[in-house]
Amino acid sequence: MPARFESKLLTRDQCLAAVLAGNLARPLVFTNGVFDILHRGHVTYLDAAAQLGGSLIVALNTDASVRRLGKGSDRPLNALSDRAALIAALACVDAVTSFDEDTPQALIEVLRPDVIVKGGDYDMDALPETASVRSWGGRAVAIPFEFERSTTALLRKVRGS
Ligand SMILES: Nc1ncnc2c1ncn2[C@@H]1O[C@H](COP(=O)(O)OP(=O)(O)OP(=O)(O)O)[C@@H](O)[C@H]1O
Ligand SMILES: O=P(O)(O)O[C@@H]1O[C@H]([C@H](O)CO)[C@@H](O)[C@H](O)[C@@H]1O
Repeated sequence: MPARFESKLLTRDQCLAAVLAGNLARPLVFTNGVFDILHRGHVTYLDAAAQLGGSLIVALNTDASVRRLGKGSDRPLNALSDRAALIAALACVDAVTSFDEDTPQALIEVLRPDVIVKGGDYDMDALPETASVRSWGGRAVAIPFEFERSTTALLRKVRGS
């Protein structure tokens, strides 16, 4: 029997269909990122994001897209399918999809969420996707860090560097 969270893993087209069919409760919250090694900062932030609306979509960078972000030649450590499974297993997440571009802007313009969210390390006013969401009356929210954690710091610890 497949894990129950597998049903949250959606292609871009399936995600759009779910939105258009009203299968994801409004207000629709959207966030994106790499989520290479999941940590407490991530899960706390995702739960807070979910509380901003009726359902939460998380869009993950494909592996090729991560490689272009310059986080390191060995990143991502976890392939998209593994990163997606971990995110989908979280109770606060309703749908997981992916994008292959450098930014989520095109996907956001297709899905037209009510709220876009990033962690407090981002200045939302500086992001191109913020202008998009505001153009249809949505809002962009940065959630302040409650726990100072990062995948990069974890990797440094593991590698003793
Ligand atoms: N400690 C944290 N608390 C809250 N949100 C966080 C934290 N770390 C990252 N985020 C948010 O989680 C999302 C995914 O971030 P990301 O995958 O870059 O995590 P990271 O741990 O900073 O990774 P890396 O060290 O590889 O850059 C982003 O929206 C980011 O703002
Ligand atoms: O996990 P990260 O590094 O926070 O994810 C990136 O976020 C960028 C952000 O949305 C600013 O536009 C995005 O452009 C990038 O593709 C990663 O998802």
